[in-house]
Amino acid sequence: MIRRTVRRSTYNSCSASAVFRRLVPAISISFPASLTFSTTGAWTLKDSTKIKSGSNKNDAGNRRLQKKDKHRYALRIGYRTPALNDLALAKRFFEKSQIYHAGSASLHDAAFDTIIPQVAFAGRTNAGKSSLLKALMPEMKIIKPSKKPGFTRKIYFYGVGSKPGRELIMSDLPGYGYGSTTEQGDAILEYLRTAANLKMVYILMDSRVLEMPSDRQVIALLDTYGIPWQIIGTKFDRARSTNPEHVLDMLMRFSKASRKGAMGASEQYYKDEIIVTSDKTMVGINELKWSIMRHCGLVSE
Ligand SMILES: Nc1nc2c(ncn2[C@@H]2O[C@H](COP(=O)(O)OP(=O)(O)OP(=O)(O)O)[C@@H](O)[C@H]2O)c(=O)[nH]1
Ligand SMILES: [Mg+2]
Repeated sequence: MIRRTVRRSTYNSCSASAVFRRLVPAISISFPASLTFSTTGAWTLKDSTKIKSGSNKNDAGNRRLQKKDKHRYALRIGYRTPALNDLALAKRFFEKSQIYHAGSASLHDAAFDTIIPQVAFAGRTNAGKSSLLKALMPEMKIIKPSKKPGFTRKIYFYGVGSKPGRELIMSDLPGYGYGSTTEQGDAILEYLRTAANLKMVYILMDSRVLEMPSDRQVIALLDTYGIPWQIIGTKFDRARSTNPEHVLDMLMRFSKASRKGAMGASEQYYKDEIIVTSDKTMVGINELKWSIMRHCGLVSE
């Protein structure tokens, strides 16, 4: 069970909103008032879906994994590279765990505490956030990708795992930039600043377009608030280069340049990870599963 208590944000929404709007004029975030929680303080769980176990086909699964993941779709600095067994473990965790829609955050109730570690999926509208979450949890029918920019208008929370200490939460945020609203931007920022146990914000970037000024501005804002972030390339099946190394290199260069200002003297402890993904070919999905589990402390670094 996910325990959850709602707390009102204590930050000064006027000044933070103003900063957010100044840095990212087109970003907006809105959360229609539909966050559902029970009065007992527990999440109201919806669409609870027990994922079918993969039975005893692990060997065949591992062989398929080996074949599919013969290319590396991730580039890491300071993190260990997962072995094929690690990727298989991450794949199994997502397949065998209970997966559920844990709630949707309204504009005014986006801030929350949970004892469960969580990661957030952020990025420009149309970057592929909802699609990537769907690729991680194909059984989650509530996840609706759309070619219309700005389609996701609330924060959606999804839980994975059923045992205490072996569970995590992922949030699908409305996009920033074209098609978003100021209200959405404010609410996303409030959520990111106040969410308890937020371990990582994945900034999704379309592999065809790579970075845009709004990505830089959002990253600068996250740095200002000390919120950890890392970049994920999406839609790799449509990338100009068919070589994942090229896309990884370009994204890593952007990531390094973005971190430069914030790192300062702590450069010696610099850690980074870039993963390229596609919901069509499913490349990078197991790498991402591993990354999520690692950030949530479910597997060792
Ligand atoms: N070819 C390809 N298309 C993708 C991929 N991921 C997403 N798309 C397409 O990109 C479009 C946008 O996807 P979404 O997942 O809805 O994007 P989003 O970031 O959630 O967008 P907002 O909710 O508007 O912020 C859809 O038409 C998807 O089918 C991918 O890996 N490959
Ligand atoms: Mg979406």
